[in-house]
Amino acid sequence: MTIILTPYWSNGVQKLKLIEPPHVPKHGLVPPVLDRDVHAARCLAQLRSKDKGLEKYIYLSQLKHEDYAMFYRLCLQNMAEFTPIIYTPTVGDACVNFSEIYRRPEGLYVSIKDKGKIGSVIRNWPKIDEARISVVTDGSRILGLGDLGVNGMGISIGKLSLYVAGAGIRPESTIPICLDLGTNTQRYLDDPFYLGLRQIRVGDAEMTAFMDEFMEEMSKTFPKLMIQFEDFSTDNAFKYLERYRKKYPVFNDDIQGTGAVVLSGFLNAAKLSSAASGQPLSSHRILFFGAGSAGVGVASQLMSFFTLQGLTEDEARRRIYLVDSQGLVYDTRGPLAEHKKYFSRDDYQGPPMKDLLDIIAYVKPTALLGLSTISGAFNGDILDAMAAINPRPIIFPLSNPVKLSECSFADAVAHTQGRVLFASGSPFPEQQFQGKTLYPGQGNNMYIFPGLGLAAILGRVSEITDSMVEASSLGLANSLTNEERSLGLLYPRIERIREISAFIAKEVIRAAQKAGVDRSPDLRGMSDDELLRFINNKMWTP
Ligand SMILES: O=C([O-])CC(=O)C(=O)O
Ligand SMILES: [Mg+2]
Repeated sequence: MTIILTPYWSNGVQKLKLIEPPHVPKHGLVPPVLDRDVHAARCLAQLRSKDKGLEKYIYLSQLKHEDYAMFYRLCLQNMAEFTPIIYTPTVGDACVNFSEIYRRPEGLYVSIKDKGKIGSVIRNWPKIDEARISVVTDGSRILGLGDLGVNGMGISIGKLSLYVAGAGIRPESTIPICLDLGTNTQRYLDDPFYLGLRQIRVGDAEMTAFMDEFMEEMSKTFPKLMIQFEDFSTDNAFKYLERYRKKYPVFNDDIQGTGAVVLSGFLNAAKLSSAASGQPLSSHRILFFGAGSAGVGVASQLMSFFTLQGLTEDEARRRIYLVDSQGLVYDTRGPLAEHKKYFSRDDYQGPPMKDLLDIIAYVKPTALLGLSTISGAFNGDILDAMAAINPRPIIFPLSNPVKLSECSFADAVAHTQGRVLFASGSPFPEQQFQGKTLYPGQGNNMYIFPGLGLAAILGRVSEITDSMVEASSLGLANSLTNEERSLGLLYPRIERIREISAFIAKEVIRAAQKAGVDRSPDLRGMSDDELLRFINNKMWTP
């Protein structure tokens, strides 16, 4: 049963009534002929009649609220059509416009004004015992769209819809959370519709004291809960992951989820690229354009691509080059942000190398990965340069949403004569090239987090280790069917998300058992087949 909270107003303040819908509608209160399958077709037709992404998003939010089983049933049957609406890219529009399109409360808001009594606020959540997974954002860096304040609630809601659809987590086990610590976006501070506090973001010390209280109260109130941190600004994403990851079951989707999904696609791309060039897998050189939380998170995860080929940690680190807004990142350039230091080059002395074409000529990368949120940064010249030095260049423009992608799939195909090995963060349409259909990969963390979260819940893990994240990545890379491989796909078809999530969850539970962080001893004695069956049986189906 879903939780229906119906708003009403009392003395100018919005209050909520908890309503459990009746199981059997009384005679006469529904139309004489209302067939469920026909109604599914009707809902789909209503959705398709809308021509704007945001209108479709609003329709589906309404449907989820009124008939969540229908919403998830349609979602699972039409994954490729639904995910760009309820998730990247349209969820980005929904967040930017959240205060305008707001209709009814969903999720939990905890604000800096609640400091000192956060426990009493989160205990207002109506289904405390059922809670298993929460996505928490502070709205400070939503996708590549910047500081959206409490409008960031839309991303927590969207990610959790994919947990339900993609991994069969029960809807009532999910808690979308947005922390309101202010916003530095003046447009929102001036907007009469904005739903958050009218104040700029609090300072570091105040935020950390707030976060410590929040995490402590969350773990006391919800002892079985796993937390996914989402879209915190770069420094805070690293800071709070490190601060809490040994203490509570938490992971950061932008650092670890993105890292894992890109490693997975890279494993499959590198094999195809090496087959064409005749060069060993260990000789790939990866150039990162963008060195924020996602960029460095992905770079760290890609280290294991090289260590899996037998390189030492230091050798692996040297296969990776970072480019930030100042150009190539190297030791003698000047002071560097902490998270960039590990990959900073000691074999380049300067002068500063700013131009991406110059950097490509110097590094001769086999792979170019974009996490810059600079739309069009991989222009025709850049793509030509990559095509000139690689039989099958690996080009991953990973910035979200679509409008911030470093290049389109169509451009990448055209400038590499169809030789590109491509994955983007947001969806692009397939392309026809010389009578062949070429398919873009979508290297989005939506392939990883549902299975990883499901494993954390079923394994009742005390923490989420690096080895569990790596297992999710290898699990995804190994989940392609022969048919998918023969089409040159780097990722499996999204329609198989449940099967993929179950497979990933099995691999992650095994990694948790190896690391000794699982607290479900029953699962230890199961064979792989039994474990997979157990996972499938636990999934909720609409
Ligand atoms: O939400 C997405 O599509 C991927 C993601 O985590 C981000 O871009 O921050
Ligand atoms: Mg994110």
